[in-house]
Amino acid sequence: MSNLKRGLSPAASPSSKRARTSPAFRPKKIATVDAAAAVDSDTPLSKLLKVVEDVGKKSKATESVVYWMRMGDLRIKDNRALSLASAHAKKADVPLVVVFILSPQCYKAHDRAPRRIDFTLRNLALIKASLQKLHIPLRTITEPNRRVIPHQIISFLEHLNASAIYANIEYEVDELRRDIEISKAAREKDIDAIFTHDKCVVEPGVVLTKEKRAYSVYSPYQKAWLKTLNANIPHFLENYPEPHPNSESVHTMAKFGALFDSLVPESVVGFELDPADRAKMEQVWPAGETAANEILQRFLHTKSRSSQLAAVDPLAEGAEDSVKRSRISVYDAERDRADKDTTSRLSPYLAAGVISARACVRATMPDTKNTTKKVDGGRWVQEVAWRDFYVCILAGFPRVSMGRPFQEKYADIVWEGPVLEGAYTDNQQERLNPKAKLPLATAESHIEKWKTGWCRTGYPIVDAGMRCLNEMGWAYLHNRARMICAMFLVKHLMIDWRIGEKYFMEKLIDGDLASNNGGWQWCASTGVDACPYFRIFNPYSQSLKADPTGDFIRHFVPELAAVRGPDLHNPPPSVADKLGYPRAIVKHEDSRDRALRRFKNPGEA
Ligand SMILES: Cc1cc2nc3c(=O)[nH]c(=O)nc-3n(C[C@H](O)[C@H](O)[C@H](O)COP(=O)(O)OP(=O)(O)OC[C@H]3O[C@@H](n4cnc5c(N)ncnc54)[C@H](O)[C@@H]3O)c2cc1C
Repeated sequence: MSNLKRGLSPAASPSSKRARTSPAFRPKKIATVDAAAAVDSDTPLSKLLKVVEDVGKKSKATESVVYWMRMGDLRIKDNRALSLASAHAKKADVPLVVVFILSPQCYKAHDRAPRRIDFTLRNLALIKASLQKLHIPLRTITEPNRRVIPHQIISFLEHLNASAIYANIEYEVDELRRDIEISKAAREKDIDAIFTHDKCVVEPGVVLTKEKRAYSVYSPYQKAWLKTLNANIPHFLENYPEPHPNSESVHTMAKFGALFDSLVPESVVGFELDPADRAKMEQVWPAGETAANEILQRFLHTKSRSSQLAAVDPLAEGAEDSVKRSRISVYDAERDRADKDTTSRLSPYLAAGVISARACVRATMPDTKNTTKKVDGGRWVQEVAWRDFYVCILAGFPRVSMGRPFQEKYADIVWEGPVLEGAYTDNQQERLNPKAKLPLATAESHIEKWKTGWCRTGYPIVDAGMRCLNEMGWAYLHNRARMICAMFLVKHLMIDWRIGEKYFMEKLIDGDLASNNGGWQWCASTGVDACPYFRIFNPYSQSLKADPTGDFIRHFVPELAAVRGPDLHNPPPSVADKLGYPRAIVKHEDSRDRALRRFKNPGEA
């Protein structure tokens, strides 16, 4: 990246050269049972929290305080770590500096969608401009080798003679381990590394069972979550103040002035969008906190519209105000409809932290200052609680992010299709599907063809959903359609849920490991509080409920644009043949029998 060489550059990392020339980076995805159990028994989050227990007690002379912005907290308002860093800098009367590390390897390891990376960069550019007005520099660093990020950060802090670095916690295993390493290295240099919870309304580790474990069933979790929240609203829904401006003189200070020259790149190598797609994404998912807040306000105060079906401007004119028929007021009854904007469509903004989950809950309350008022726990707030729930699962049972099913008894289910060599440990690969083990290149091209097939299954609701994600669509999918597609892939086609999970992450603009893994494991019946394995929906009947007008299917499956009535959801072979639409690739009843057999007898085909 051109900006690597601009302005202040931390000392070159020892192995970054090696990383650039190393062979393709292929992180392994499935841990062994023992490795996963070991991580669950002493979680990286609890280790990090122990390491940082005694920070903030030093009084080192300082020239600056640093806030490390991450992919999940792209905002200035109500940002806990940023707010705390700013207060620290003000008290010490030193400049606040913001740093953002772009890591293509992390993006690859997490299967990030190019559209998600583009969304990140668009938001960062706006943040940089806003911080500039406060005389706060935002320095972006592109680091090709993720292993050296701790070294990069420490040398950056040393260069700025910073006494403290603040960041909001990322709950993924690799990121927690990285932060543990940074905490230890920072301590050796007498620098405080302060990691704060910010992603959830109620952070992991607070809502626990009687046995002091994370809940693995949603209903009791949600009740306890609401009770905990309502018992201390000022704490859980605190609106963290925006950062104080730096003194204007920071621009002329040798160490800091050059930081303002650091540019937010237009793209990250390997995650570029073509210009037309970028323009479309700019329109459909406008960047910035103002846009996020307006989208929230639309959801709270205006009616849903069938014109808002797909890749359109969420803030397009014509929204009609209504108290009784606003989207949130009728959310309980209408949220499963994929044929209009019945839900908030805030997930990309929540996943990227462009808006805080706290702000979303606060907005549902008439007056947060009046502590006698409670969060009502209506259906929409319960969905925000689902998001917290899955973060707690990831933090409390990190095995789920190591390619393991939450319910180990289903680890040996035989899935169909090719197995991507290098994505699994050897014994797991054998167990998944010994006959289908293919050389990497063949498997990858096979999987590519296979994925194309997922848009032509002959089940219109599935094809519409899968097309909604890809180039034709808008990198987003309505929750009910996500469930129908994921269930179809895992139960009807017996696709390994990990392959589906990866595919969604590679496409979604709201891709989030905790929610995506939770959603896939729920559909695959392998997860926490999952759908029972014998609940195998008929996609046709699901289609009638999710898309009663048929507009969703007609939009994404143009082959069927002229079809009306029930044929749209279940085209008879003669209709399909005439319109060039594929016949159903599997029979519901046959697939159902196969899935039941395999779930009853894990390990048998
Ligand atoms: C297979 C599968 C994969 C999924 N992958 C993701 C993902 O990568 N990222 C993601 O943010 N969500 C994911 N979800 C959850 C859900 O589909 C989306 O959050 C939702 O569709 C977003 O639309 P919205 O913002 O209009 O939601 P709304 O209905 O307006 O809900 C408000 C917010 O609550 C949260 N939420 C709602 N439903 C869920 C849920 N079931 N689980 C967790 N949080 C929820 C989201 O943050 C959402 O923005 C997945 C669900 C499934 C079934």
